[in-house]
Formats: sequence, C-alpha cells, structure tokens
Amino acid sequence: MTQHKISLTRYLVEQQRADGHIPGQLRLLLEVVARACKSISQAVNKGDLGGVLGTAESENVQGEVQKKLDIIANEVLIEANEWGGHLAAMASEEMDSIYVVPNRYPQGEYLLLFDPLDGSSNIDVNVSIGTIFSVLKKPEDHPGVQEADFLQAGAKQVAAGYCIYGPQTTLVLTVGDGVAMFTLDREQGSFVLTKENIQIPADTKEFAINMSNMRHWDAPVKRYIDECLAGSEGPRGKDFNMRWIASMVTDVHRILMRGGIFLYPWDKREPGKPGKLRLMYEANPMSWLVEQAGGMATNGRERILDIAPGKLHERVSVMLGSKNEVERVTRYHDPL
Ligand SMILES: O=P(O)(O)OC[C@H]1O[C@](O)(COP(=O)(O)O)[C@@H](O)[C@@H]1O
Ligand SMILES: [Mg+2]
Ligand SMILES: [Mg+2]
Repeated sequence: MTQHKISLTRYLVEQQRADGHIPGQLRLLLEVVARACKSISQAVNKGDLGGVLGTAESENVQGEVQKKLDIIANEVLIEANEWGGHLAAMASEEMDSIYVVPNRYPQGEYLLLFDPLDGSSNIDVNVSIGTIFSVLKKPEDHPGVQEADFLQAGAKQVAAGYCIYGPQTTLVLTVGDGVAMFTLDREQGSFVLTKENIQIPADTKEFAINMSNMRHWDAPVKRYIDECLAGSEGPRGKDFNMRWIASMVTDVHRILMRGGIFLYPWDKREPGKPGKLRLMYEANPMSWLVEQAGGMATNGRERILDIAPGKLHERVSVMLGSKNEVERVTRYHDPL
C-alpha cells in the first residue's frame, strides 16, 4: 500500500479490505462527516467576506451565547448526514436534545455526536478552531431511537476524530486501529493521508492549562502544576514550557504532533459541576484518539473512556496526553 498521497476514501476502503473492520455504512458516514468538515472549513476561511463572524442572538442548552459559526457548523453537519441512510440519530453540543433522522429518510444503525465548532472564543480572532465528532452504534435491543441509546461509555465508540481549521485544514481520525491524519488538498478538494500511526511521546516538557483558574484548583492539580513551574530547581528537575490556545482541538492537535499534557480540571468555582468540558462531544472522542496514539486520558481518578454517562450534556474533568505525565497527576489524586 502506498503510504502517501492516498485519499481518505481510499484509506477507508483499504482499511476495510485489510481486516474487514470498517463496515461500509461506517465508511460512508465518515466520508460524509469529512465532506461536511470541508464545507465548514470553507465558511471559516471566508470569515468576514462570508458574513460568518460574530455572535448570533441565541444561547445553546449550556447557556452559552452562540456564535454564528456554531450554528452554521451544526446545520452543515445535520444536513450532510440526515439523508445518507447510515444514521439513526445525532446529538450536538449546540442542541437541547437528540435529532432523530426523519422517517422520510432511510434509517441507519449509527449514532453521531459532535461539537460542531470547538474553540468558539477564537473564531473572531483568526485562531485555529475545529469540529470534534464521535460515532456509536445504536443498541439493537429495541426499535426506534431514544436519548438513552447515546449514554454509552467512550470505550464503545466505533470511530472518533476532529477536523482542525488552522493554517491547514486537517482531519484526524481513529477507527480503533491507531490514529491517521489527512490534510485537505484544496486544489483536489480531497483529504489526503499525511501521517499514520501517530504516537504521543510518553514524556514531555510542555503543559496546557488555563492558569487564570489556578486559585480555584484542587490540591493535586495545584501540586502538579507547581512542580512543573519550579522547573530544573524543583522536584521534576527540568524546565517546562506552557501553551494554552483555548481551543481543545488545537491544544490536543499539538499534543498528538509533539507530546504534552492538557488539563481542564474540576475547580471550586462551581463545585457541583464535574468540569467544563463535555464528556460526549469533547472528552470521549479526544480521549480515544489520545489512547490510540499511546497516550492516557483520565478525569484525575478514572479512565475517561470507562465513565458511564448519566446524561447527554454531561461535563467532565479532563487530563490527557503524554502517558507518564497523566499517570503522575492521576496518582496525585490518590487518597493517602
Ligand atoms: O476560556 P477557557 O475556559 O480557557 O476555555 C477553553 C476551553 O473551552 C472550550 O473552548 C469549549 O469549547 P466550545 O467552543 O465548543 O464551547 C474548549 O475548546 C477549550 O479547551
Ligand atoms: Mg468545544
Ligand atoms: Mg462548540
């Protein structure tokens, strides 16, 4: 098999041929998601010229003010996927409840979940943003589809990925057989395989956390970051660098490319809220990608992919990336 210049379509077909583990319907679904991402990428690129920047006059179910692009990206994903025959229903960070494929369209066996536009605060300042997606299989024990069908642990995902709209538009994908990266070739109009078997180094000297929340953190996170900040004179014996883009997609992409640890921990501002990030649309797909690349993802206490979701819009504390660092901060959470 040629390692370079192969399209997403050919990659998926060849994966399917190699061990039969990508069913045809799943392959089609992923191609439709990729096509939708291409279209979102175009809208993002146009910026002010397309009238897509700025805030819409609405709030989502999480009480967050929606940007125009949040709404556009959500609609693009729904319209692209609803008639293809591979889906039973979709769920999105931007919608209150699940979107069941209307019965005028053929029904499929998969469930698609997405954060249509991640890093919304970066849209208007021309910083990388992205789309995150996760695919589950609909349980077969009953006809129709309901919200409870989506409440499966991340370990049950059959595909997960994101598309980053940055200097390049790049799709990063796993179907449970490692992580592959595809770069959008705008002249050809297709995603071309540019990296396979992405591996996150187990050690790193780079962390990503919103430092402005420091005073609200729990003791184990504070200890971990304090030790990083102490640098070569501290217990870690090395200097750390810090990055925070405020787009999970972009921070995770950097970690997949060169290692690092990303933390968005629980904090004391809203003690009843497990974290800021969304389990089903952000943490699960990113955690599976990271694990597939040899990294680790926990909420400080348990593997994110083992968490049984209680509700669709569930939040979670997230620590992911280079294995030895995530292991360390998770260990700091152990009761003495
Ligand atoms: O401003 P903060 O709290 O640092 O937020 C950054 C985090 O919030 C998010 O932007 C949430 O994503 P949305 O843009 O999809 O709401 C994450 O991507 C990111 O890690
Ligand atoms: Mg997001
Ligand atoms: Mg979003």
